[in-house]
Amino acid sequence: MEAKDMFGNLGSIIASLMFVWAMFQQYVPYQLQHNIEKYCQILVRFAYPYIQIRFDELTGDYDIFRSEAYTAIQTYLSSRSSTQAKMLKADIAKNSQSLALRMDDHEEVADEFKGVKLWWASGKEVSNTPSWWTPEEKRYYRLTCHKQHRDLILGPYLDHVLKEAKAMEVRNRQRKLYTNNGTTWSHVMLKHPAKFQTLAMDPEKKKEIMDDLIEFSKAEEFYERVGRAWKRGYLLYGPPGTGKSSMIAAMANLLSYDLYDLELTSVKNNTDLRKLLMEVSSKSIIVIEDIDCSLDLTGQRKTKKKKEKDEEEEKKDPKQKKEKEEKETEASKVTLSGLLNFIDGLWSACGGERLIVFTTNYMEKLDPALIRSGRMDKHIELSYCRFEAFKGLAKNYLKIESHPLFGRIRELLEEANLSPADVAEHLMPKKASGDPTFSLESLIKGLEKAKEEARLKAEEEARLKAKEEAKKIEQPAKEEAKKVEQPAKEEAKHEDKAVTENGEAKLLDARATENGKTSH
Ligand SMILES: Nc1ncnc2c1ncn2[C@@H]1O[C@H](COP(=O)(O)OP(=O)(O)OP(=O)(O)O)[C@@H](O)[C@H]1O
Repeated sequence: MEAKDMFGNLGSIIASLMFVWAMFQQYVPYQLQHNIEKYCQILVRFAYPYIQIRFDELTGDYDIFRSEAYTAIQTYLSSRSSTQAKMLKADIAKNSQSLALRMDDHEEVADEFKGVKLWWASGKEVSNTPSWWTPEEKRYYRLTCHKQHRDLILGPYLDHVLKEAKAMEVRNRQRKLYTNNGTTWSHVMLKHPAKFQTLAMDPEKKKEIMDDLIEFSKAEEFYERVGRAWKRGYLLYGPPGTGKSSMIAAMANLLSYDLYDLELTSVKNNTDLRKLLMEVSSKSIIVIEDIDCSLDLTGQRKTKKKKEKDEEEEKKDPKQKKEKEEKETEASKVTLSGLLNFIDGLWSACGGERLIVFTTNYMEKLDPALIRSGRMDKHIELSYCRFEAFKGLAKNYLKIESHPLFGRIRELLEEANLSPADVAEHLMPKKASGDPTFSLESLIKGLEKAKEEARLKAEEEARLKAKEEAKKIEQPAKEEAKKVEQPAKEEAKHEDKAVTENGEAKLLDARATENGKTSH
């Protein structure tokens, strides 16, 4: 049959159907029409092997709220839409950094879950009763799947859609850096470029930390099972410029967490500290930098000596003692117990997954209660730059993995203590940029200088120590000599006195004799 004849036949069939439909509508009574339609639908539904679920964009009694389920499905379908749908809609994403794509109305995309195929279609209908508070067009998504998979789709699949959408939102969201002014948090967008890949440190240690973080972020079920709050404490310690702050930014970038930089000195008391904690969202890192300087936390626990001294002072002058105490309380408003409560009290369990990170340059200054396991679970030492860390910096800064000067640098790095920040400074692009030799020579000079300074310092320290030792030896000898000298002096003094007294008595006798002679 030719195409021309085929179209001719199709045309006459359609014309006949339309004629029958027009007759049906015109001559069949309305009630009967309605019943026929109803039973036809039931018949079709009975024979139709699929189920459909519709998710409307607007919900609520007056259709004024945007449905969370609709938004989640839109997010979930965005990646599938971009690869499957023919008609797409594009808009700027919430983070204003990328384009968000979604399928246009009346498009369909397929999905698969545990081997079961299903289809999502987007649609819209025009409202019959438009009002000023509802839009004229109402959008929806329709999910279609086979009847036999009803339980799988209504349960695990829809859970999976919501979870995946949430995870996608977290991945795509613009992360924030919060800081507190008293009891309120304010934020800016977090745009720190530090990543674990750019962090110069021992590769094995780096991997261990990254694995630990990733494991933590996936361990919701574990924490639930063992009955622990889903949080983990990290203590980063080491000299200045060794990358403590950079590591915190890298942690936030790795896990896509928000950062809460807590300024303890501006918190009035423990109640305010708790209030701040309650406002921290899930998937976040709470940071207290330089914890040893933030507060006199060690001073909160009195040592035995201090206690005795305080009691003595109180006996002497109770009023002055009280004034002194008041002053101390004013200066260190948040107490150690308040901070411990902040880390692992009941309140700390509210709000979901969180990391708490402390940094310090002086680990030994911290109260052991603050850093015990369970509070600070992982202690990470960031130290001076050694050769493995240097190689990472050279790769990042100079794009080289080997160089004839590496041998000398390796030797010097074992002998001199230079922080990664100092090493990086030598590797920064300079006038002679493009020539790594220039930067490496500059580093060698820096290392030699540091080595020389360390040598001089060690010598000076040794000299002072020797002086101190000599003093220690001299002191008892002097005291001993003093002990021997003292009685001898006393004796001499005594003798002198006796001689003088004897002389004076003789003189008096002579005068008396003289006087006697004269009177006669
Ligand atoms: N391990 C490192 N890897 C790469 N860069 C580093 C490293 N350590 C320091 N730097 C560089 O040095 C600069 C200062 O580092 P950072 O502020 O992270 O050090 P810090 O240990 O937090 O110092 P401080 O104790 O003084 O706060 C950063 O800009 C970073 O680029």
